[in-house]
Amino acid sequence: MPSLEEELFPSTPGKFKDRNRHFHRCFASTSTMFLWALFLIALTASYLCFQSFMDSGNRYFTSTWGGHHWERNVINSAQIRRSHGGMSVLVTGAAGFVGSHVSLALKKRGDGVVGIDNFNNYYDPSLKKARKNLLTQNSIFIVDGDINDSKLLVKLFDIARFTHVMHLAAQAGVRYAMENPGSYIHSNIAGLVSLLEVCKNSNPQPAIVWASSSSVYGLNEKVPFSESDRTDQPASLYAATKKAGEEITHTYNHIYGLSITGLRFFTVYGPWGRPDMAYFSFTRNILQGKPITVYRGKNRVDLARDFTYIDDVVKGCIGSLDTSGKSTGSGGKKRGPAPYRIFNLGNTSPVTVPMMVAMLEKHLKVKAKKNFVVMPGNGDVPFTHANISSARKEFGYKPTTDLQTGLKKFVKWYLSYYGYDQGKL
Ligand SMILES: O=C(O)[C@H]1O[C@H](OP(=O)(O)OP(=O)(O)OC[C@H]2O[C@@H](n3ccc(=O)[nH]c3=O)[C@H](O)[C@@H]2O)[C@H](O)[C@@H](O)[C@@H]1O
Repeated sequence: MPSLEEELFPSTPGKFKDRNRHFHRCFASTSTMFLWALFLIALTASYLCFQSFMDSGNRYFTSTWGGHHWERNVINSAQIRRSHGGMSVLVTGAAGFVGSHVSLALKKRGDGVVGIDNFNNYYDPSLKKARKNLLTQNSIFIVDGDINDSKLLVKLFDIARFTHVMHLAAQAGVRYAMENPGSYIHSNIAGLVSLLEVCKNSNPQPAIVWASSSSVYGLNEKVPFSESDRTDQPASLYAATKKAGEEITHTYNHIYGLSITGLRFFTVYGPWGRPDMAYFSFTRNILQGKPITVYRGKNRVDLARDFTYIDDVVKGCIGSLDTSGKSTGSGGKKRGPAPYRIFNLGNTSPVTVPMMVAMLEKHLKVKAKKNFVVMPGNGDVPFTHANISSARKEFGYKPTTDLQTGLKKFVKWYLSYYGYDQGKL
């Protein structure tokens, strides 16, 4: 019987020797290749490990939250300081326009307030920092973080037992949605779901009041807009994400027993406002002698908005929080039906954009250089007009500031904030 070796390598001894040498050479080169391969795999693995270490290390080192001092700040800020009916509120978007005003109003009456804001650069972050300073002076702590960071949210709910969430963090702006659609999905959809997930899991669950928008009425032509009107014709991605938010919050109310109130804001304006909005950018341009672009609808019809003053909206937000009713679930389990509400927070008296410009001219004592152009098809709607009877009935919402008065207050703030000599105007 031939041996295995002979079976493998039969024939003459000489040939066998040669083959044997060849076999050894082959084996040697195969094992060298094998060793090299092993070496390369080990090198790649250690590189990947190093990368992930650096990543987590970076996250750790650049993290702006966590630690004993940070936790103490959260706990202090969340503390209720009034004897009856106080609430502890997590305000998302607290360095934003509406968020900063609502936070101050809650703190003033003794409620606990913790803010969270990602300080993104959609508009001048220095204005957000200035609002934050104002809040800090009033003992309100703002966490620098994103609502998509679930770990951060879980941590916040771990250390402060929030009774309410005032959710105002969002990617705002109707026309910018065509430039940066992803940012609307990030904040208004993914961020909202991230927040709701943490809220539904927490124990006790907080009641949630959040900012929807008048833009959900889209191409609706029935006026004034009532909450029961159709909202299935959004004219912009912004509006579509707010409408999606209304459906998403409904799901969380239905499945998990979260108490939800959605507020449809109507073109909110006032001191500490948003520089991307027309009244604000018009003021800047008018003062700098630059032209402004005034959009017009078809057949030169003026566009109109139900401009709503910030103090009125703040009252609406607080009225909603006070009447929100409790969430019924805990730890992700529903225990019974919870309130699901939607309210218009408007002013009920629309004003055309040229009229708004005329008011600014009066307060600024400067004539605007107006360029009238046909409204581009980028998400705008021709007019908005709120029916507010539901909010009035539920929590006595009653706006008291007309546009003329509100813009006067805005201009006063603008001139002082940007250092204009008011005596010269
Ligand atoms: O009520 C709302 O739901 C929305 O109100 C505003 O949206 P918008 O009413 O479009 O407010 P502005 O951007 O300040 O525009 C006000 C009016 O000025 C007009 N406009 C705007 C910009 C411009 O350069 N020229 C101009 O004529 C617009 O067409 C609009 O009719 C906010 O920007 C949205 O975040 C908010 O959700």
